[in-house]
Amino acid sequence: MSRSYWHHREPSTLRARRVLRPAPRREHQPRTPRPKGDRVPSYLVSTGACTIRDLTKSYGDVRANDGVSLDVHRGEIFGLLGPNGAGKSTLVRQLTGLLRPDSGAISLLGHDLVRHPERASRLLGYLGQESTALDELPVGLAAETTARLRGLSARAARTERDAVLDELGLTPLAAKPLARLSGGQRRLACVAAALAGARPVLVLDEPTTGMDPVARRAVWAAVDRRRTADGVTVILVTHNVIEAETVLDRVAVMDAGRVIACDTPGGLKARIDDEVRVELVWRETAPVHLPEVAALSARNDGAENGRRWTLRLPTDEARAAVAAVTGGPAFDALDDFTLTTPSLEDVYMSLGGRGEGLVKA
Ligand SMILES: Nc1ncnc2c1ncn2[C@@H]1O[C@H](COP(=O)(O)OP(=O)(O)OP(=O)(O)O)[C@@H](O)[C@H]1O
Repeated sequence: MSRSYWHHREPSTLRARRVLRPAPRREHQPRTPRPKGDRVPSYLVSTGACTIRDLTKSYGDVRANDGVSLDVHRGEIFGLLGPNGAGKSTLVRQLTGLLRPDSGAISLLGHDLVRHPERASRLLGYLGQESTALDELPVGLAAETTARLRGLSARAARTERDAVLDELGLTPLAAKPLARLSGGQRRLACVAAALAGARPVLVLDEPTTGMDPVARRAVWAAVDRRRTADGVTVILVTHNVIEAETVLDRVAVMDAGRVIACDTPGGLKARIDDEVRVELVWRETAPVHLPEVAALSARNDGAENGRRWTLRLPTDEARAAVAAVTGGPAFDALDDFTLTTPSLEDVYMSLGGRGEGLVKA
């Protein structure tokens, strides 16, 4: 038998002292439970929060995850960005122990989650895409119950409930069942429940879907506070490139079940920093009978007969394109144009992504 931390017997004097004077409770600190029993394979031993190697999951012919490998560092906000169907939720469902991989390895804070998926619930707080389980509960009780389930005393859970509701601006809705809230309010209440009770890792699958800007800002501030104050690691699924650029420390770009790039948002954008995005909005259809417009048509990411054209061009070509459409007869057909520096969506496109489903709002 291995001499693990948990199997080590305490000297009897130490045990007696603890009975007389219990150790102070540290319920608000995210704790890192130690691995029990089996050791993780040596290739998964890492000082990071989460190590994923060659993860594969298929549904029939669909390879939802196709050899995914990632390293998430402790205390970072790590994002999974990709369009609908890229495999992001499949990946986090395996990470949360809800779905068994076909092959591959996952280590979370030193625990082998493929062999012991049941340990995930002790290590992380998870907000899935659908949270109907809480629908009948009032907002306050949903947060309090989650905190209790995560081991807080009744009193500490009530304190935690009040704090998280206040933090997210939900106090006036505390007594309302989730089923009677608007979509954005319900999502916010689910975030409150996911944050209640400390966990060293948070896995949030599109947490801000349907929320207004005020609620979104409250969520990001609450997440960032936990990272900064408690060193919580956050794994965040999004297909919103603007949120990804403003919130994430590092991001894995996913497409068709694979990770096609992983870096900081700035590092990813630097790969294409000689490019500029040109958006042309035509009054009706584009005047492709004009040679200067026809020449640009081949570089358009959108439909030729659509009103909105998007072109990703080297800086000098972008300048020439704008001069061509604003300096000649094409100008009469032009409603608007913009020149912008590249976004993560441009990175995604330049990496060969299919460009469907990324959100820019
Ligand atoms: N339970 C399932 N049964 C069959 N196919 C599934 C199932 N879950 C996911 N898939 C398929 O696996 C692929 C990846 O789906 P997944 O939900 O992981 O993508 P996603 O990146 O999270 O998309 P979204 O942004 O829409 O949530 C898709 O082609 C999807 O249709």
